[in-house]
Amino acid sequence: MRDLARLASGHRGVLSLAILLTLVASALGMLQPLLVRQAIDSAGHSSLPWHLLTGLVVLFAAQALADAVGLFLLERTGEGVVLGLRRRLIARLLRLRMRVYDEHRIGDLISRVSADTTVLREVTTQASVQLITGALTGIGTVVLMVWLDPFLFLVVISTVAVAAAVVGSLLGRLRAASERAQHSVGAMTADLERALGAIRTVRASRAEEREAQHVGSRARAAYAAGVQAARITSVMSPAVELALRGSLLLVLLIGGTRVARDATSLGELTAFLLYATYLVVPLASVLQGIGSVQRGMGALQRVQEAGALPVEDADGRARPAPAGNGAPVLELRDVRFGYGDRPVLRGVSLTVPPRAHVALVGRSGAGKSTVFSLVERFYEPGSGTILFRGEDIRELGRTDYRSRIALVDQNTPVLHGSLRENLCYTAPHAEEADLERVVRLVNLTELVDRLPSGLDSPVGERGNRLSGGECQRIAIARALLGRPSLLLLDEPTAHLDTVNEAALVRAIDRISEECALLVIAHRISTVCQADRIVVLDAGEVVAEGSHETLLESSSHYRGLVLGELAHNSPDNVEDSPGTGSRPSETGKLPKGNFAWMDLGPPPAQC
Ligand SMILES: Nc1ncnc2c1ncn2[C@@H]1O[C@H](COP(=O)(O)OP(=O)(O)OP(=O)(O)O)[C@@H](O)[C@H]1O
Repeated sequence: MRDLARLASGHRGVLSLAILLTLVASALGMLQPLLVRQAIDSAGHSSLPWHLLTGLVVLFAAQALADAVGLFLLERTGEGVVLGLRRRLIARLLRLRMRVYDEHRIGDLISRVSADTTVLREVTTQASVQLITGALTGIGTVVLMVWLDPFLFLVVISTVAVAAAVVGSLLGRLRAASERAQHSVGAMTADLERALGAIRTVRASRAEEREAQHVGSRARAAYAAGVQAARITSVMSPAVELALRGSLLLVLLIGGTRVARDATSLGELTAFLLYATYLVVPLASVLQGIGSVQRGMGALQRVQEAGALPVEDADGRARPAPAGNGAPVLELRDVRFGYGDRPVLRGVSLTVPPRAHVALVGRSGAGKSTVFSLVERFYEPGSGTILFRGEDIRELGRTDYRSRIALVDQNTPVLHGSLRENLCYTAPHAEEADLERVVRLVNLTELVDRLPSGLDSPVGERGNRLSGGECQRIAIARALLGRPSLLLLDEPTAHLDTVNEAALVRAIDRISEECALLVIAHRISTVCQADRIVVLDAGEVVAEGSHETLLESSSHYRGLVLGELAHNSPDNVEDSPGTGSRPSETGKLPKGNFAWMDLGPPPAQC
């Protein structure tokens, strides 16, 4: 109840008014049996007591009005509570620490904002008000019943106690079933999100049926838990009804006998009977409320779990990121990091001077993307320091710092919306001229001219109306529009044909005139362009220098160039990467672009 009260804390005023109105309605209802008793008892001695009957009609009308207004206020407050909860959760889910996304399923988090809050809507207002007003009016009715006939009250209360015992014994199971149902709905959403998010793979793998079965099994689990909850509720309700009807029968039997023996008046018995029936409503309210609260507890727990997930620290009084001051744009000093126990970066140091173009190369899994994640402050290093323009990035405001660097991931997504919205995502207020500049820079002019509505054409869900290469270039243009001091570019490996590759090389050349570049390079053409190449292996920098120097000095680099960077088939490369043997020593040369690497000094141009 305390947690529920906290949820509704911003709505206390309206909620109190709603409770007050419901109580007023109940009080007006409680007055009615007293008037009825008086009317019946006085009807025996005189003509029809019209004033009492008029009073009854007024009481009915006033009760209906108070009930209606109270109910509307409750419903509105319920919507308000859910709105506040959803907004808080949404804001939180978008700010969680990166590790949390690694550990949780996105669909399940979505389900907590949608399905769980909807369940809570019922609990927060209706159930809690049902409990409060039910309990208060119940107490009022009980007092009046005891005052009218203590003996008959004892008869009623003992049957009610039986019903309460039945309800009490079932509550734990009801709660467990509702928790299971909510978890299953979460798992179902997560699995559906997985399948729809990879619908092309699902189709190509002919896995529609398997996925339908799998997601369907989650739906069936939710159904089973829901049916279990329904079974429990369906035992609870008749138990309550039986007890209440039984108590009414007993009251009629005992009370009727006493009226026949003149031990009590007909008016007294009628009033008591009316109170007994009136007790049914608040009692049913209380029991229903307890049931709803139990059903809502599963949802509340899931919402609270999501609300307690750790978020990135707020910027607070952190310093703004420094502007150009001659210091290197980026510097990593002996940075160590692991996602779990296994170290992924083992003392990485590297420097990116202003306007420099640094390429990061290494085998798959060497830790290149991890370096980017640390620079973006998605994760914090275990030890070591990352400096931006000479200042420790931990001391800079995250938002401000991130506005100075731009990240283009291999799988940087294009978002649902128009081309313009996508391009302006990093810099929503960019000028039209700037937009045109970056469109030209990344060779997107032809695409914009071809699309029916130009920049305002929709790109489809995750950019599925565009080619992979176009999505990549949109991502680069988007990053550049923010005029970053440093661009982190994970070079696309698969999406570029030779024409686009050449365009990207030219674009990178132009970009490096605007800002510093740290590129995870997979293509020899972009590696050659770099002022400096940092070779990463198993989380360590094993070599550093220009392309020419590294070809001479680093067998690891030569292996990379021949093997992974060239994407040659193993048939073309007998020299396995990292063995140190020169291509010339193998007697067999890689074909195509790399024939020049065979003998003699490296050429001036790649
Ligand atoms: N979120 C994560 N949680 C746990 N381990 C991770 C995570 N991301 C990466 N790893 C592991 O860390 C290591 C380095 O990964 P990273 O993505 O940095 O390599 P990479 O050099 O960029 O590889 P590639 O060129 O294939 O993209 C890998 O062994 C990978 O399995």
